[in-house]
Amino acid sequence: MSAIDQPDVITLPEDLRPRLERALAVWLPWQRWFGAKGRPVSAVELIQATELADERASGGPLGLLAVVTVHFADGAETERYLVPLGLRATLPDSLAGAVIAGFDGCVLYDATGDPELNALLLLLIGKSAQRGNVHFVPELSTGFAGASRRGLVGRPLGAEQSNTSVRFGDRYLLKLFRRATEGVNPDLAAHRALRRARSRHIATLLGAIEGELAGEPATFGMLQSFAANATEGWAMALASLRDLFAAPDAPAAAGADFAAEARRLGSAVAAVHADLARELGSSTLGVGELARLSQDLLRRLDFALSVVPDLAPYADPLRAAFLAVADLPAGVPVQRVHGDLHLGQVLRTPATWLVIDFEGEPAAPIAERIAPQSPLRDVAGMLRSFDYAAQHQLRLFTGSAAQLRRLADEWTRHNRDAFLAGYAEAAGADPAARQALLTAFELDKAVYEAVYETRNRPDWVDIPLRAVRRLVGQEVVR
Ligand SMILES: Nc1ncnc2c1ncn2[C@@H]1O[C@H](COP(=O)(O)OP(=O)(O)O)[C@@H](O)[C@H]1O
Ligand SMILES: O=P(O)(O)O[C@H]1O[C@H](CO)[C@@H](O[C@H]2O[C@H](CO)[C@@H](O)[C@H](O)[C@H]2O)[C@H](O)[C@H]1O
Repeated sequence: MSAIDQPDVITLPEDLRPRLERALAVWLPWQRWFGAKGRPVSAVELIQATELADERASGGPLGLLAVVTVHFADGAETERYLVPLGLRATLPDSLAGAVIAGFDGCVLYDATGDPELNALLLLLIGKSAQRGNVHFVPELSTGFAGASRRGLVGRPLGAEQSNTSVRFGDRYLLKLFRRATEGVNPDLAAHRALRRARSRHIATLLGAIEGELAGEPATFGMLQSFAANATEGWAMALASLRDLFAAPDAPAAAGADFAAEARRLGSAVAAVHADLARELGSSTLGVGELARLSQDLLRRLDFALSVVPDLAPYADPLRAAFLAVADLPAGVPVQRVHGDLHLGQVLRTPATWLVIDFEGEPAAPIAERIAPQSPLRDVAGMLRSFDYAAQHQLRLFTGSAAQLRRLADEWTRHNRDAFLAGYAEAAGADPAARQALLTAFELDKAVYEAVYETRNRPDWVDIPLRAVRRLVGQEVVR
């Protein structure tokens, strides 16, 4: 039985459903959060559509929290997405960009752009409401349930994202998880654990939208406090590099020294790791598990080689680095980690660094993302990100002189060292002491990035490829 026939779940007129599914099949592949870019969609099937009405409200748009299964022309595995939909008789001009299709007398549109439906989601969380099998759950003792939401307008963040985050003024951020997967979303699970640990390095968790998929719990949304006056680490790093390139002879005077921030960031990441380990446990890898980790890295490499032919010249040294992991001494500590840490996943508030988005690598299955891993994976992710920032900024300076290229590398080294020093200081152990593992994780990340860029931003693929060349010792010839 499809969920659309379940009690409490809206039953669409039979003739509307196939038209709605056809319209979504055309619209979905163009959305930034659609993960299967470039794979022709053969059909979209609506498997859940929960009506979002507030019993006291009348009139206004019809809101549906829909889950769809996407089928592909190549017969490959299907994917499921959460798609909040709105239906109105007429659409205000402000929603013109959200239109999905017109049906007799009504317009179907992407509800995440509709402040009225966004306000409804917030209201339902505040009321601990249940609609169909969807539960709107406020976090206890945060005061959110009783807080006034008057005058707050919810609009999606414009950023390029894997999910859709709706900002309500300077107060709240509601993240709607686009990939509908069975299991509690790792982002929500990590935020719950870090809230229990009273971490000062996360935005306060205020609530969640939890549903059900194939009889399993599923997370549709997560509500957090909005970090006002915060700047993304990525933007700060680029500003530092811009200043460095503008005054190459006096970088410190130009405000280009990011090292103090990088050091504080290292300490913040170490504190988050310590809290995650305390709340969710930790263990160590034995000989057999190290062999499995090595096999896993090799498997990911084989997959990447099939997607990125430009990795082929480095296949042998990459394999050697990943094989060497099997020979490391047993006792490598593992625990729940962030899983996709980079400068775009950290926010500098006036008071501290916050770590966001604990979802892990969007392409990996949930079980893999929450499996205990070495915290060095996160360290490696951030090290890669310093290199990314420098190389990206360098490319914005057309025809960059050798001096700038040297400065970019120095900036990277300097900030990587500062991050590692801050981490070591707070963790009481130096990540660089496990250099072979750290390098293997950096290589694995660069290989993942090569796939990610090939699929999403082909112009950027040179950045991870250059890193692979460097890390395997085949220096870049300039
Ligand atoms: N609590 C927050 N306060 C302010 N801005 C935030 C907060 N959480 C996320 N952001 C902003 O939203 C963007 C997307 O958030 P993120 O969790 O990374 O979503 P996605 O999973 O879609 O990548 C971030 O890059 C950041 O700029
Ligand atoms: O933030 P997401 O969970 O969507 O992460 C994915 O996209 C990232 C790109 O935004 C990608 O990160 C890569 O690019 C960053 C700069 O844009 C850079 O700082 C990172 O070091 C680099 O890995 C991430 O890998 C991907 O999972």
